[in-house]
Order: sequence, then structure tokens, then C-alpha cells
Amino acid sequence: MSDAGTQHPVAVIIGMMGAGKTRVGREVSQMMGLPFKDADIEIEREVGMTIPEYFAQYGEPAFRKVESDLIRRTLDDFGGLFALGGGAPMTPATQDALADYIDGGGRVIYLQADPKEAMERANRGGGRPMLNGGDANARWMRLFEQRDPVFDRIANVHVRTHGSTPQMAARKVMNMIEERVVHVGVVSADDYNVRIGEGAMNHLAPVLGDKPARIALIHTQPVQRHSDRARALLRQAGYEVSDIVIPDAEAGKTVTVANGVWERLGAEGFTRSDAVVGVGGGAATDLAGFVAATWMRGIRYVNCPTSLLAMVDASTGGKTGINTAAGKNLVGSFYTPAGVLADMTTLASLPNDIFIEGLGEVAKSGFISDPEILRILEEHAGELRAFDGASFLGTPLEDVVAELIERTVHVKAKHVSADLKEAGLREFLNYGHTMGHAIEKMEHFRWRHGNAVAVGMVYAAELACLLGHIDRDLVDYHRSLLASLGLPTSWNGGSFEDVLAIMHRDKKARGNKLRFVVLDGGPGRMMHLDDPPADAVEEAFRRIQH
Ligand SMILES: NC(=O)c1ccc[n+]([C@@H]2O[C@H](COP(=O)([O-])OP(=O)(O)OC[C@H]3O[C@@H](n4cnc5c(N)ncnc54)[C@H](O)[C@@H]3O)[C@@H](O)[C@H]2O)c1
Ligand SMILES: Nc1ncnc2c1ncn2[C@@H]1O[C@H](COP(=O)(O)OP(=O)(O)O)[C@@H](O)[C@H]1O
Ligand SMILES: O=C(O)C1=C[C@@H](OP(=O)(O)O)[C@@H](O)[C@H](O)C1
Repeated sequence: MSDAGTQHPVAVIIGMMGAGKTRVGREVSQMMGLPFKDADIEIEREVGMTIPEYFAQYGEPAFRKVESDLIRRTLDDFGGLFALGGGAPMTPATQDALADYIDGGGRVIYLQADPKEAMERANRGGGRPMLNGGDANARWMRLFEQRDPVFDRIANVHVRTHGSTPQMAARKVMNMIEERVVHVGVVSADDYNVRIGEGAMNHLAPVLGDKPARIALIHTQPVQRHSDRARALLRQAGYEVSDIVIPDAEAGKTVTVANGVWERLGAEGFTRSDAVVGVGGGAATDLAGFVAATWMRGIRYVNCPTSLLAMVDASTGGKTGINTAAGKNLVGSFYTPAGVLADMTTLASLPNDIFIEGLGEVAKSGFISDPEILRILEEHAGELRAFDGASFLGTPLEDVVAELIERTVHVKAKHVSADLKEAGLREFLNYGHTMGHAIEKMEHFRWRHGNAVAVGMVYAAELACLLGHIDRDLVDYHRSLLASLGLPTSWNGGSFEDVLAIMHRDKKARGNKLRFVVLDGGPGRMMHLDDPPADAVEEAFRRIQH
């Protein structure tokens, strides 16, 4: 964001008078150890008089010129938190300066206080020339009606502070500043962002936009507390919410469930301008995406993943789908979301075993593309294996997990941006899945996906080693790293013949030829392994049996 030798604010705060721009801005700067600047105070320092005096002596146009010049300068030479005066964003020159700042990666945060709370606070202590003359509340409301739509459009981050103390409001602002954003380019559809951080769900309304009137909120019972928050945010933003609870986990990924949702959408008059929001694990976001992809041949949807695996994998990339009697994910559509909001606060209720299975897909991304993921996993294996959602937020482990999520999503974004429909490169995301899916099916889906994939990666490593593509040390490293995370590295649940038959039905197979993706030399270097020798395929299977 910064040009050489210049610095830009970490965030600019705008909002109505009394919203808390100064008070909350100072709280945030203290929490983040950053300097704080209040435009009004800087202006008074520059002109050598109070703002009311300047207004009285020179009038508002002259004041707005001084103000916009100072704001433009500060945006290019200050690296802390910068709070603007209430009317500042209404000046075209300031709007241009803020647009340039956002283009450079800046955050303009609209602090959306409850009008009643802000009005009351704005009238404390006076000193606000825009409220002089007549009923201050009436003037405040008139200004709000003029300014709110403009602030809403100018800001790229929106933080509601209704009922929040300054400290609570500051925490929300800080979460928005610290959140991580991964951009996913899509060749044949609109790009979208994956937002990762506490409070990411606050982006629901800006991501959905103002077109939808109705939102189908699809979720499962175990994530009720998180879908309650999504529902409240949607209703506060003015949407009509159809609450649709589906069966949990794989039981929710069926055509019967999808049909039930289609019937609801039909009965409630959902049109192409309406939207779907999926809240839950990967099964829920798969079903929600499938319904969005098929209702009227495609309506907007936003995923709010609540499990680690859903955050790092299932919710991103546009694969939507349901299961059939013939197997998993055999019916579906490539259909990309309008956005993915991975709200870290949802992990507070995630059971340990489900967090650990998500590490399987994180490790996979390390092996296929980003060795730094492997290093982080190794360094923090003990803490990760002991994950406890109830005590997780606000600890150093939260930053470690956020980094792992961001990196893993980057790996997925790189593959899906270049190859949405899995013609080649995207198949590398299937590392460990040929055997992994066979194990899931042999276990009648009692095994969790990430666990099966972990064994599948050990299998793929053994196969690659047998054929001279990687050395024994790297195979052993697969076992030691995955085991240190609490993931399984062997399986004894069925015959080679049965597994082989299932692998021949893998979507990477071509005709009667097996196809695998394996490491070629080391982490980050992948290759397609087509039609490997039958004896190696069987020997590798023997080696994953304990
Ligand atoms: N579309 C894709 O690209 C893609 C990629 C990977 C996996 N998937 C699919 O995702 C599914 C696996 O996802 P998953 O591992 O999230 O399984 P899941 O959706 O079955 O969730 C696992 C369990 O955890 C619960 N849960 C989720 N978040 C929770 C939270 N915050 N608090 C408490 N409980 C929570 C769920 O209710 C469920 O009981 C599979 O169906 C798989 O096929 C899809
Ligand atoms: N969330 C909040 N809860 C309680 N009081 C607040 C809150 N935000 C601001 N205040 C108080 O309201 C008054 C106006 O806040 P201020 O930050 O000056 O508003 P602004 O800069 O947006 O005009 C101050 O007395 C401040 O301490
Ligand atoms: O986005 C993709 O390409 C992936 C889809 C899923 O595999 P399947 O397509 O085999 O279900 C997932 O498990 C894998 O991690 C990556």
C-alpha cells in the first residue's frame, strides 16, 4: 500500500457526530500501539483557532477546503489511526482522497453507531457548529439522512457499535483492521474475497449488496449460536430472512434436503435478485452452494464456514454438491460464491476432533504448495493437537491458526483461479484423496474427511517413493508430521481388491486407468502419476496397513 518513503493510515474512521470516532479511535490506537490523529484537532492546530471560531469567521466552504487539504496530506504521511470530522466525507475532494487511499489498500471504516446513542453523545459538551440553531436532534437526524448513504458507499469496512462500550466498539474495529483477506480470481465468473478474522461475518450486508430483498439462511443445529448472529446481522441490514435448518453433516447433503429448500424458496417467492447464506461446516456450505447454483439456474450466495476444514477448503473454490447412493459429491456444480466470511469466533465452539481433521487439509496444502505451512504445523503441533475452542480466542494460537487458514486458502485460490473446473492443476488439491475417498467409502463415511486424506497422503507418498519420485525420509516425514497433529497415518479396514475397485471410480481416473497426484522430489513440487504399475499400487497399500 505504501509508496516508497510515504506512509498511510492503518485505518481511517468516519461516521456521524457522536458515533465515537475520536473515543473509539483512541482506544484502538492504544490497543494496537499506534499513534492516533483526530482531523478536527489537527485543523484547530493548523488554523490557530477552534473550529466554531473558524466557521464563524470564514464560513463552512473555507473550512471544508482547509479540512480536505489536511486530510489528503495526512493520508500520505501518517501511519496510525486517523479519525475524520463528521462532515468531512461529504466534500468531493475528500471523497477522491479516500478513494485513492482505498485503492492503495486502505481501510475506511464507517463507525455505525445507533442514531439515538450518537445523537445523545453528540449533544454533550456542544462545540459542534453543525448542530447549532434549532433542535439539535432534528438537525442531527437531517444530517444523518443526508450522510449515511454517502458514508455507506465510501467506506469499505462497516462496523456497527449499537449498544457497545467504547472498548467493545474498539475491539470490533481492531478485528476488522487485523482481518486477513485472500482474493480469489475467477476466469469465468466474478472474483471474490475470503475474509478471515474475528467478526468477518460483519461483512455480510456489504458482500450481499442492496439488491436481495430475501435471504435464505441455510444452517445446521450445532452452529445455531453462529447462525443466530448471521440472522441478526441480516435483519439489522434490512433483509427478510428465511431461516432454513437442514440436517447436520452428510445427512444434509442429499437431494431430498435440497428439494425441501427449493420448495421453501418457491413458496416464499425467491427471485434471481435474492440470495443464499450458508452457515456451518463444509457439508452445510456444499448444500447451500448447490441450492444457490440451481435455484433459477443460479443466485448469489455467501459462505460463512464454521469448521476449520470448511474455512480452509470446502467454502472456497466453487465446488458445490450433494451425495448420492453411488457416492459422495457425485452431483453438484462449479458455482462460485460472492464471498466467504471465515469468522474466527465460530471456532470457539468447534470440537477438538473436528479441528484436527481440518488440519489434514492444511497439511495437504503444505505438501503440495507451501512448505511454510509445514514448518508452522511442526512448530505448533502440540498446541494445535490440544486445540480447545473454549479458550482459543485471543491467544497466540489464534494468530497461528489465522496464518494457517490464510496460507491454505491462498494455496486453494492459486489452484482454482487457474483451473476452476479441475482440468489439470486443480487436481493437485486432490493429493491424498484417491485413497482417502476410498477409505471414507469403505468406512461408510464414519471416518472424517481430513483423517482419511491424511492416510491417503501417506499412501501417495509410499507410492511415489516406490517409483523413485521421493525419498524414504520424506515418506517418514509425512507420518511423523501428521501423527504429531493427531491425524491417522494407517488404515486396516478393508481388502486391497475392494479399495482398488473404488479407486478406479475416482474422478481422476480415465477409462480403466488409475491416476494419482504425487510429490515429485519434495514439498511444493507435484506431478500427475498416470497408470502406475499394479504391483506398486498394491505394495503401497500394504505399507499403510498397521
Ligand atoms: N466443496 C469443496 O470444495 C469441499 C472441499 C472439502 C470438503 N468438502 C465437503 O465438506 C464436508 C466436510 O466438511 P466438515 O469437515 O466441516 O464437516 P461437516 O460439515 O460435517 O461438519 C462437521 C461437524 O462439525 C460441526 N460443526 C461445524 N462447525 C462447528 C462449530 N463452529 N461449532 C460446533 N460444531 C461445528 C457440524 O455441525 C458437524 O457436526 C464433506 O461433505 C466434504 O465433502 C467440500
Ligand atoms: N461506544 C461508546 N459508548 C459510550 N460512550 C461513547 C462511545 N463512543 C463515544 N462515547 C462518548 O461519546 C462522546 C462523543 O464521542 P466522540 O468520540 O467525540 O464522537 P465523534 O468523534 O464520533 O463525534 C464522548 O464523550 C465519548 O467518550
Ligand atoms: O476444491 C477442490 O478441488 C477440492 C475438492 C475436494 O475434493 P473432491 O473434489 O475430491 O471432493 C476437497 O476434498 C479437496 O481438498 C479439494
